[in-house]
Amino acid sequence: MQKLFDEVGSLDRRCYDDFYLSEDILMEHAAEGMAAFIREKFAKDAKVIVVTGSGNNGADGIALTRLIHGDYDVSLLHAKEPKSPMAQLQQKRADALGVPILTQLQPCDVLVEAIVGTGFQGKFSTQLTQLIQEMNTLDSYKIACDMPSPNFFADTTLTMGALKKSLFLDTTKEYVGEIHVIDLGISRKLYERESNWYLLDEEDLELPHRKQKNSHKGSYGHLAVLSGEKLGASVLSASAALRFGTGLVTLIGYEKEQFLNIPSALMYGHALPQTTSAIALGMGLGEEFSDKELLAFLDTDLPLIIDADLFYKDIILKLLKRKNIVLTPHPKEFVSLLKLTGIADISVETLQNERFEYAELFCKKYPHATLLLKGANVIIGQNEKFYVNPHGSAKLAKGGSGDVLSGLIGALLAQGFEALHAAIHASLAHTTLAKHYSGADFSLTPNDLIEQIGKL
Ligand SMILES: NC(=O)C1=CN([C@@H]2O[C@H](COP(=O)(O)OP(=O)(O)OC[C@H]3O[C@@H](n4cnc5c(N)ncnc54)[C@H](O)[C@@H]3O)[C@@H](O)[C@H]2O)[C@H](O)CC1
Ligand SMILES: [K+]
Repeated sequence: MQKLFDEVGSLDRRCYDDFYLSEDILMEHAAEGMAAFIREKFAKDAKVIVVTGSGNNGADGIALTRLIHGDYDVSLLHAKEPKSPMAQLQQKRADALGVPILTQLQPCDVLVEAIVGTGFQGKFSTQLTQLIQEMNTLDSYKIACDMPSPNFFADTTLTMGALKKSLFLDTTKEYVGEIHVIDLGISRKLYERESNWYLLDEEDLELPHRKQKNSHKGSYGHLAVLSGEKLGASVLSASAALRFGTGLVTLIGYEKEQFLNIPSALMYGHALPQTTSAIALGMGLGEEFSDKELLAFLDTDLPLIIDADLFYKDIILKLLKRKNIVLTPHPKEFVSLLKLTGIADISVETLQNERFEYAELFCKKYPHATLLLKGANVIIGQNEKFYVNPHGSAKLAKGGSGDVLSGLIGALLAQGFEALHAAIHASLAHTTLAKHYSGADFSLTPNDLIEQIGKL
């Protein structure tokens, strides 16, 4: 698990004020980190172009040219003239060493984008937008310094000091490529401060392995899945739960006929079994149950995983104050939930640009609930603790993937995982399943995901 930060300016200032470091020292390490990456990955004499802006992001880039000039065929291209004091100082140093300056892009092996970083504001001019477009067309290995400038597609982002949350918005996933953190003259552990936002690593996954020798099917929980108009959704969820270790899984519904063709390992019934240890509902629910019937089913303090259709029903408001409840909305469902709860009336686009902020607002109002906000980078939050799972891929963008995720969460709830941990480890399992799927990226189906569970 790695920490995420809204900003790192305060971390820099602490380096200056408390550790007697200087902006020049931090910048030298920033540039040296980029140089080390290039030295490791590219043979000497590779052609490198560093495109720089007017501020300290540009200064990082100019310092980089100084460090590799002489070993690499490196040139500078000023997208904007150096303006900040550090940029001008770095340029003076680069000039003294004779770093070549280009007036236009050329083919190259490595292209470093150091136009803007954390100081970007507003919008790029047409000229800069066109330059970025031209940079994207070059057949080069593309490195973003600290963070990509708008619309620059990086193969790797070398970010300074610590991970910024802005690198993990859904809207940036297309651009950042692989992200590496560069230390700035002290260990990252000492550079970073406390944070309530964390990035989940794949190694953090905990699986419901069975360690107890003397056990029986009742030892591993009993998940009840309320089945609605679209039975397939709850069957996917139930099948995933069974595969993910739940001892017993029962589909709950009225019409006996609809259950005649369900997988034989799944049970069905009209009422919650006595041994139920968690309930999953919402997937394909439709109007199968009246609110009164739903509330009767939910008149327990059992852990709940709530998905899909429930986010459009007022009844959700009665459930939000409960403990051990996991909500798994996708952006459109979360917009509905924000409106139902009176938190905000926003568009999906607004949410997608401010996912962190709205996740925090929701969890502040409902501190007992665990939110799993679906997306390219999943956000999981409970009260004041937040986690980002960046390991998902477009393979999962298919109907039924969410039903499988609900089953994975329900399985861990039924087996006694606390809601936040159930959401974290089910989400990591979900993205790991997709990653390990060996078929074509467009071919993954929910049943493939369920099949993959056995190989975790
Ligand atoms: N701990 C760290 O993260 C460190 C980061 N470093 C580098 O410093 C930059 C931040 O530098 P700063 O000067 O504050 O801002 P930028 O260079 O990112 O950009 C501001 C610069 O760009 C111009 N600008 C802003 N918006 C626009 C726009 N829409 N169009 C055109 N130009 C724009 C503005 O005029 C300024 O001149 C950080 O990203 C790191 O790369 C340190 O080097 C080490 C510590
Ligand atoms: K940049």
